[in-house]
Amino acid sequence: MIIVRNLSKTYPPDTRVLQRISFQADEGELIALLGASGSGKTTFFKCLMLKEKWDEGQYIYDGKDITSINGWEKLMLRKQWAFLEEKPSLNGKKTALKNVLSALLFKKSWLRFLTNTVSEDDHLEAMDYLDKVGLLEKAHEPVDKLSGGEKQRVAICKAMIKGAKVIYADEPVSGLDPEAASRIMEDLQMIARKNKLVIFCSLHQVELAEKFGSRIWGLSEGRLTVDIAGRRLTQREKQLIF
Ligand SMILES: Nc1ncnc2c1ncn2[C@@H]1O[C@H](COP(=O)(O)OP(=O)(O)OP(=O)(O)O)[C@@H](O)[C@H]1O
Repeated sequence: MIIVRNLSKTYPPDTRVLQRISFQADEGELIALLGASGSGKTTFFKCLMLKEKWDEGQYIYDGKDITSINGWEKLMLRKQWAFLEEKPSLNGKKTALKNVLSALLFKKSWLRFLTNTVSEDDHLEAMDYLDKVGLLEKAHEPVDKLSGGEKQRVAICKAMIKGAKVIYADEPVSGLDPEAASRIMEDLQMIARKNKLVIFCSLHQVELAEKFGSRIWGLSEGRLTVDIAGRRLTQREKQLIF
């Protein structure tokens, strides 16, 4: 689904951040990206989301070469991609349900989004999505009152509603306790498999990558030094990353 060849990126004047990265990512995969702070994980995601320009490389998405597409084509493609941040941007005053509903209306029609016209079907659909991520009982809680993990699940719900085919999750579990972090990772793994999405997830915790990643990538000083199927990393592989 995604093929990248020799992607390199330099921040002016001469900070070489990504160096000749090549990979193929297929649907259903949860790719756990490990790397020390400053290794280039966020920049890598930004390049793949076409939010940062890169110096060289070829980018093929869904069989189409998108290396040099125009602004309009980029805009259309970005609709198929979602970005999960460490701290999801949600409306804290509104309930989980209302946050999810606004994403649903936005997807269906601009007019309904602006006029906030919610039908009974929309309501049921939004509740279904909340159920999928185990948040049915918190549907009527204001988001500000939800835990970090629950907020992250609302954000995942919105990405699913958007119909995202690719999700970039930049350290989605940092700051969460181990149980909440595992739950989010489990959700991401299940969503990738069930909905045939590609999910890229940057992490600092090796154990989470080993347990939940269908693949593990290691980024070190801008180079992809490890690319293996999800399993326990050897000592040598860890040294290649950290
Ligand atoms: N806009 C920018 N201009 C110049 N240099 C940048 C810019 N953004 C990032 N960098 C540099 O690029 C390198 C990689 O940064 P990046 O944020 O991609 O790393 P990271 O692996 O995501 O780090 P962390 O785990 O700490 O979030 C760092 O040396 C950083 O200082």
